[in-house]
This record gives sequence, structure tokens and C-alpha cells, in this order.
Amino acid sequence: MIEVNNLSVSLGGKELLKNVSFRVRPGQFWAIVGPNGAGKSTLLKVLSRDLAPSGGEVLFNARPLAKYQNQELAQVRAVLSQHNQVSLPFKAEEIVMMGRYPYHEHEPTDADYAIVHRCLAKVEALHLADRLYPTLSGGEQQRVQLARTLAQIWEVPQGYLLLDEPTNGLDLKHQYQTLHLARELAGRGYGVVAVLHDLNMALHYADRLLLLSKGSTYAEGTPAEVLNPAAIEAVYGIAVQWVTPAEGGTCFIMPQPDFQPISL
Ligand SMILES: Nc1ncnc2c1ncn2[C@@H]1O[C@H](COP(=O)(O)OP(=O)(O)OP(=O)(O)O)[C@@H](O)[C@H]1O
Repeated sequence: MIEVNNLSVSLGGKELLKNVSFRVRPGQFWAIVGPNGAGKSTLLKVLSRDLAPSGGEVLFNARPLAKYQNQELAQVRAVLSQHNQVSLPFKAEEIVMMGRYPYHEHEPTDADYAIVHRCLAKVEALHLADRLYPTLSGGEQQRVQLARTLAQIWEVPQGYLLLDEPTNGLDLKHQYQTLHLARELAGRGYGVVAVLHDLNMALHYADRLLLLSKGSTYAEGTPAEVLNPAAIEAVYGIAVQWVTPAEGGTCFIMPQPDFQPISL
């Protein structure tokens, strides 16, 4: 379990996170939502140990995050960050193999290659294996990075996947496939925490939501509890409605018909 207890982060004299607490149990898919600047990426950076909190603590499997050796941590959780700049001419396959570094001493084994190819196939990028990463399109790079994170925890049944805007740059099909994959991993016992902007994706795929506003928790609970129109209007400043398709099926959230965007 990931336990986040009264987490606070201050940077440059500004409080970016204030007393945030929640618990990610194995098998849960948490979406972190909230408007621009709410503190979502800051929270993910603390969970990834890229940023030290100013107050509170994070425990991974009952052990403080700060107490993990780097290699141990890499075998517990994999991170997909928002910025994955690689300018060196690595092949896509080599990027994904980086996810296997915590597991082999010198040379990758056949088993490592098998996992790399399997993960590339899971994100429909096996055909890109020999391509130079910097020459890939934005969405192709994102899928290769997702394969790298999958490869890192592929054999860790209760591992954690921390994803910052995983659908960034992806086309419609791959957005759905990525969240379906995250959902499936949760179904197999992984804990997934994903920063998502698309509230409909969060509604349909996550089983728990943390709605952040100005660095604090505004609401926490099931998607249906958290994404009620009053909460969305209070936090995002836009009046929305839940719409049920005439033919039935799942609801979706859209702006009220009288919403007036700012005009030129
Ligand atoms: N190093 C820093 N110094 C000062 N302020 C910072 C620093 N890093 C981030 N911030 C501010 O902290 C706030 C939270 O940033 P964060 O990136 O966590 O937001 P976010 O919810 O992920 O936003 P977005 O949806 O736009 O990606 C923002 O107002 C940002 O400008």
C-alpha cells in the first residue's frame, strides 16, 4: 500500500501542497485530477521521490519512501513523467530496456528482451523497436516510455505505476488503450496512480479519485462521488452536466449548453 500522510510541499516561498493524505491499496486505480496548477505533478514527483516533501510522509508497503535504496525503489514502482526528453540516438528497444536495468548486473538476459518486446507489443509499438527514439513522433515516444515503465514492474505483481498524464500526445485509440491497460494492471493487483486531465477518462477508468484544488484535497472518493457537477464548478469554474446517451450506457460530463468561453 502507498500511504500519503499529511503531505506538504513548499517551494520558492509558495505552498504547493497542503496536508494531502490518501491511501493506494494494491489493485486500485487512482486518478489525480484538478485544474492547472492544483499540485498534481508536484504530488506525483513526491510519490516518485523526485521531490522531497516539506512536511508529512509517504510510505511504500509500510516503509518510508526515504528509506529505500534506489535499486529497491526501482523494483517497487515505475514512473512515467511528463517530460521524457532523450536526445541521444538510442533505439526505442534500448529505451524500454532501461526499465530492466534494476534487474540485471551487466548484460540483459533473454528474459529481459522477452519482457521488453512484450511491453512494446502491449502499447502497439513493437514495429518501432529498431527506430531511433528522437526520430519518433510525440505519441510514439509516449508509448515507448509507457512500455519502459511496464517493463520495469512487469514481474512485480504488487508494484506501483505512477503516471503523469499518460495519455499526453496519444491519439483517441491509444488514449483508451493506455487507460484500459492501466485498469487491467490494477485488476492484477498493481496499484496505479495517474494524473489525468480528461474527467470522462477518470470517470470511466479509475476506481478512486483525488480532486486537488490549490494544493489541497477538495474531495476524495469514487469517481461518481467526486465528479459531481457542484464540485467541478467549484474547482474548475465551469458549470457542467452529466449526460446519459439516449441509447443508454455510461454517462459523460460536458459543459452546460450556456457555457460561454472567453471570446477574442
Ligand atoms: N519550483 C517551483 N517554484 C515555485 N512554484 C512552483 C515550482 N514548481 C511548480 N510550482 C507551482 O506550483 C503549482 C503546482 O504545480 P504543478 O505542476 O504541481 O501543477 P499541476 O496540477 O500538475 O498543473 P498542470 O495541470 O498545469 O500540469 C503551480 O502553480 C506551479 O506554478
